[in-house]
Amino acid sequence: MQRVEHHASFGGRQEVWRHDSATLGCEMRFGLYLPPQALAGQACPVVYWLSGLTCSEQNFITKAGAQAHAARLGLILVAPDTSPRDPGGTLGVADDAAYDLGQGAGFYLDATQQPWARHYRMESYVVHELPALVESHVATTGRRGIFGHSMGGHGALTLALRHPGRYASVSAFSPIVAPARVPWGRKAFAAYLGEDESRWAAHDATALIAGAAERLPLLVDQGEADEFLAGQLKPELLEEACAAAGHPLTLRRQPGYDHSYYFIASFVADHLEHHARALAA
Ligand SMILES: N[C@@H](CCC(=O)N[C@@H](CSC=O)C(=O)NCC(=O)O)C(=O)O
Repeated sequence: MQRVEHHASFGGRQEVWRHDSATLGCEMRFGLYLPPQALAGQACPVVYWLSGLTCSEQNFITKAGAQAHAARLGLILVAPDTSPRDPGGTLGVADDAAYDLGQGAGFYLDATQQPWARHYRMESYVVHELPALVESHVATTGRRGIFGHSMGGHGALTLALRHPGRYASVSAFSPIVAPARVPWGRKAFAAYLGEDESRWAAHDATALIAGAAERLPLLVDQGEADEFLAGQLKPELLEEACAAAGHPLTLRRQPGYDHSYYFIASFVADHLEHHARALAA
């Protein structure tokens, strides 16, 4: 593990690390924000951010403006890349010319189909390998939260629902709440999990809610001027699933906001406060 960037930020430090991932079989990078409390040696909770399609570890750390709030709340932030990578083309990491499949579009699951199955194991990476790495490197309280945007919002919701006890808080911006029912998710699931749709429900938040083993309160923000709202995001499906299951959901429809990081930056303080409250408990 090697630090490749470090920048003083709000009394803490924004870092970027590279490491060889055994899970993914390639080099990976992740952003690590250490608040002032962590730099002073205090154990802090960790909140994981999962980015959306086309993103790397850079989008969140350079655009969301989260560091000021993490510094105030004493939260460590970890922002991984969105898929395995193979910039040199020597590792055999599969890819696709489209922006919504392959590198930059890992969908936070472990692929079972060829040519994806060897390297596309983002669920195992985010849930197990990355936290083990972070927690061996920085003093943490052992409590974790997870949030994300769009494809990463899908990742945050499904990983929290699929791994009860692993996360103490969860939230999402403009998540793909029902990937098995919208074009982005159907394309990715067909490629990564195969054409048998009965295997898809295990990675679809709206399908997972009914049988959830714990009822972690969900905070979801959704822009009403989001260009992907009607075609890909469909927050009403999460609302229906949560109502049917009695799962606590705060869904905030924000007039005028689009799908961009301007939207995320506008409400990231509320999300980090949601996580800080749960992670302190
Ligand atoms: N066609 C667009 C789609 C890419 C896009 O909008 N990506 C979003 C996430 S969408 C769902 O996961 C994003 O976060 N982009 C990066 C950013 O910094 O805004 C395209 O290819 O541009």
